[in-house]
Amino acid sequence: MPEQEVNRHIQRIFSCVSGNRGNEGQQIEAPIVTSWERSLQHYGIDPSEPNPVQVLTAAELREYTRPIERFLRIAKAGVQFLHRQVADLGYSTLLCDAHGVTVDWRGDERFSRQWKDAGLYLGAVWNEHQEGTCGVGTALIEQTALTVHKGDHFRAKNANLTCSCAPIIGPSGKTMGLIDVSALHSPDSKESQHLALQLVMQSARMIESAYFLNQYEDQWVLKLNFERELAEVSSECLVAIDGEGRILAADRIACRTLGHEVPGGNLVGRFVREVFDLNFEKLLDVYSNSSMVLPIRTQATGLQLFACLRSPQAISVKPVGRVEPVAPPRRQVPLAGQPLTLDYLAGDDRKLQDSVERIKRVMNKPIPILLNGETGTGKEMFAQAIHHASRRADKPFVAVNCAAIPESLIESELFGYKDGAFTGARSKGMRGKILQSDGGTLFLDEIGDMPASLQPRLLRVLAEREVTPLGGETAIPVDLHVICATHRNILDMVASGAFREDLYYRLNGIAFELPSLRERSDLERLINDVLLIEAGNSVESVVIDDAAMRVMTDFCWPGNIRQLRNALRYALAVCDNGVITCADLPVDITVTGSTDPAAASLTASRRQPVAQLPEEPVRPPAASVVDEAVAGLNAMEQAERQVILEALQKYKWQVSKAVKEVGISRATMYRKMDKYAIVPPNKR
Ligand SMILES: Nc1ncnc2c1ncn2[C@@H]1O[C@H](COP(=O)(O)OP(=O)(O)OP(=O)(O)O)[C@@H](O)[C@H]1O
Repeated sequence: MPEQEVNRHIQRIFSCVSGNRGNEGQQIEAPIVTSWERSLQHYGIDPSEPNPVQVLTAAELREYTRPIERFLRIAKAGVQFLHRQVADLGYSTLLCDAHGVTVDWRGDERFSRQWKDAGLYLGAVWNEHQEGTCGVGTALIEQTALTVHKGDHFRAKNANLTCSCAPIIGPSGKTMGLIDVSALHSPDSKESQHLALQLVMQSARMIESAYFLNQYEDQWVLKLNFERELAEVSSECLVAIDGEGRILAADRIACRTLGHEVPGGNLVGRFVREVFDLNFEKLLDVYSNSSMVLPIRTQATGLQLFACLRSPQAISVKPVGRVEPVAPPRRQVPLAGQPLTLDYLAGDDRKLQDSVERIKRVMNKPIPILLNGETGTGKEMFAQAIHHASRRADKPFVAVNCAAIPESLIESELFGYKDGAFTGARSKGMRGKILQSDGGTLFLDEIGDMPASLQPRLLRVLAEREVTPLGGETAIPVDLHVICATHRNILDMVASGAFREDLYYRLNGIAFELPSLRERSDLERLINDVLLIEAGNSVESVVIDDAAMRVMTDFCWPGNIRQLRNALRYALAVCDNGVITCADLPVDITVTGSTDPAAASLTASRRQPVAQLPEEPVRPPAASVVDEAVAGLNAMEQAERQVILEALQKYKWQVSKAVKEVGISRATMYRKMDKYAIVPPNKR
């Protein structure tokens, strides 16, 4: 800059700071004037001093970058994004840390000498203490996005530059850094930089959001927008929520927009229900049933927003740059007979993993869980895994299959009966399944088969959390957590009147759909896992060859995991040398399921059915076990019949022992057997 211009520049600053702004001074923005005052009076910088900007050595720079590696990794994507947009316009793009040190830089390398001379380069330190008013330093002090254009700069040697900067604020409100675009030459008018500033602000916001999502990837994140149409693609503000529905963090815009909605202005530590017009369970519920955008309002002022919920770890900001491939750890599968864990059950199927994450968030809350899925998809396994993972793990898990118990017995099975409720009833009566599950988990399998006559009673138990056993008058309080399962479409049953709507809503606190094998994206992995379990985890000793694996991944598996497990049990038993081939698979799979040539060639030679290994018993349908002779008995009589029958079966039909168990005389026993059509096997 020629000396004359330098003098004019200095003159302008001095007269402005001394309060003598004149016409031109009126147009200088307030933050610039304040910064000039600081530069002159506070830091005592000489505006004519020509010293270049300090640039750190590589070793010094490393000291600055090491503690902020995560931020740098995430911000780098934002820097690249911004630079792509401005590179052709002659800008360089800088990422600075909270001290004004340039930790990342992009620019046209052909002009690197000029960039370096101007201090627009990696390692350059731009703070007000050293440089006086400058884009980076002033934006960091003022904590706002701004442009320092040409003569706004304090030092005359910087007065050719134009710098538009925006601070990047972390989830805790702390400044993490700043993003800047600077040019060596630009039009005189400051307005020419308006768009550059907007782009910089947008990029800063993008980095803030990416950092927030990364920081809280293990938590629920509520993404809010004022426009419904934009809610899915972008978020105005972000709120991280823990599994209890408590706000853990809110980003800068959320604090600004929602802070005044709560007393004291601090969102952190508040429950969702304190800020919005719905609670966390409702939010999860809506989220689990659809991925739609949810309209919500704030409690205090009724401000309308549109929310999307991101589940924990559903989205994580991918590290940018080279990432060393890491070999996946060998999967640990439970030993046969051991309870399967939720993480194991989630497998590698993204949808199931999301479901498991959501299950983990609600399993310790008084929210009934409904599991929906075809037969054999593992509903009971899931229910057990939820129980074992929950705070109730050391209390009983009690399963009731509503389809397998004769309708007339469900009542006493569930609710129990009081001692002396009927002649010969066991002296202590019987605690029904509901009371047996006190403090633990009650699993109602095939809930769709719950008789209509019992639905109101079950509803009452769920609502009032107390049970009155058959023949009893006093209600007994029960601490109940219910998980239900069904393969039916209960909503259809509600529509047809076969299932009570109010009971449906009581049971369906939150619903999870278990995918069929056909729908699982990790089928091959699952096949190997089930094989591992069946082979007692000795993975080295058995493998499935490619053709057999193709047959199995192509098969439609109507019986789902149960069928897969039986097929693998069979294959393990018949295979040679630890290799399962198509020839080792049960014939129903190779004949009906596959288009694979290896399997097809086999089918001709193996048309006759292959002897199957003992499989899990097929559950009898309810109708097949209901004895017509007892269909007319009332609930009490049904229960009495069951007690007598169980005692006789237990003692292999020795009446003398059974009567002691039941507590009735021999004569009464024969009378009851007659009345209840109980016939010993040797007399049938
Ligand atoms: N992920 C899994 N890995 C290995 N075995 C599994 C898995 N999930 C379920 N199983 C096994 O599959 C069989 C069927 O599981 P489960 O009884 O839980 O299914 P379900 O959906 O409740 O069936 P139904 O509707 O017929 O009652 C069981 O033997 C269970 O041990």
